Amino acid sequence: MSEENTLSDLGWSHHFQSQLTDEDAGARPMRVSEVHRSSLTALDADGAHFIVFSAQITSGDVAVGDWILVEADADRIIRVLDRKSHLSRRAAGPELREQLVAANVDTLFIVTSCNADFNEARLERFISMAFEANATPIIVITKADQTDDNGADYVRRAEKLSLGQVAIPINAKDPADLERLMSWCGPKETIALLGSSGVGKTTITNGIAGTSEATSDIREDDAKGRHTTTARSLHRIDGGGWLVDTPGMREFGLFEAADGINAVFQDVLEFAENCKFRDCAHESEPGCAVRAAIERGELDADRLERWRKLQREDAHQSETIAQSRKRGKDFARMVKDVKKVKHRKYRGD
Ligand SMILES: Nc1nc2c(ncn2[C@@H]2O[C@H](COP(=O)(O)OP(=O)(O)OP(=O)(O)O)[C@@H](O)[C@H]2O)c(=O)[nH]1
Ligand SMILES: [Zn+2]
Repeated sequence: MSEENTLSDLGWSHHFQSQLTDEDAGARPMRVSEVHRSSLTALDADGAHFIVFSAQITSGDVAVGDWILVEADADRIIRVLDRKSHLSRRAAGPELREQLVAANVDTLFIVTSCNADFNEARLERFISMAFEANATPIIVITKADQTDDNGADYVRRAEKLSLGQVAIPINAKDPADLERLMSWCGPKETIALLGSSGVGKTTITNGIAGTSEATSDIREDDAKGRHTTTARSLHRIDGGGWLVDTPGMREFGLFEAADGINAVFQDVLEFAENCKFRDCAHESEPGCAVRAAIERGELDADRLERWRKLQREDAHQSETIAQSRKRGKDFARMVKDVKKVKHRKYRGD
């Protein structure tokens, strides 16, 4: 199948084309389908290419879904093209570092079920992450077949979580229901699934990429010129689009998401604009428009609490990140100063 992929099939668009200059004549755009420690695999019209990282571009600089420019006559990366979106998480380890999880994802399917998994706070967090990443959040509510109203009540609750939020109830095991996700899965579209264990992500993946699962394995030549078959993190889906499915997607959490949180809680922020005090904490201050909205029944008191909690968490994390960056900078400055001193000594002034 890889032979049939044109760049356009792979999701190439004006956004990427417009980044090319005359100097890039002959360079080959490719889409990253797998990232390893010292190499990556990328697709273009010719199939899969195995590319070893250089000193300039390493595994931390690219994610599955990225578009890279590769030299005309050597499998060397020139640069990573600017992303339309990127999902990131906190890297493992004591340092608070950002780690890319996926790039150029258009739609993030946030999967939950018609049962105890359905949790407003968690969904608001996921929607914030999607907004922060610049991907469209669509809430997919599985196990609708296990309710009396085909999940209608859950849909109502989900759609209240963010302005214009779309929520789709499905039985993930029913192909006819999966059809309802297809408008986000068409050619050039890239999707990813996010949700807790057991909500049906694998069932959905098999349902929409099922027939392609075998064919999404790409043959590539190994060093001895033999064909080897490897599974990819970028799967072709039935609608013609692509699904990013990396292990990182499973543990992807909130990372510096203030803008995303603000986007989800736009309603609260709008009420807060009318508070008497600019720094109103919406506790017991006089003239608090947020509390007034709660009293009028226009805002859910629980939602205010959830907003506070998410904001606190994000603020705490951003602070820690700022501190560790400052420590890093201080260290870099110290190294530079030491070098200057050495340099001066060498010059003899
Ligand atoms: N009745 C019904 N069962 C479902 C539905 N979606 C998933 N299931 C079942 O729920 C179980 C868990 O589904 P999975 O697809 O494995 O869930 P997952 O999100 O991939 O779980 P992890 O792999 O642990 O992350 C399986 O037994 C599915 O058959 C649904 O819409 N309706
Ligand atoms: Zn207030």
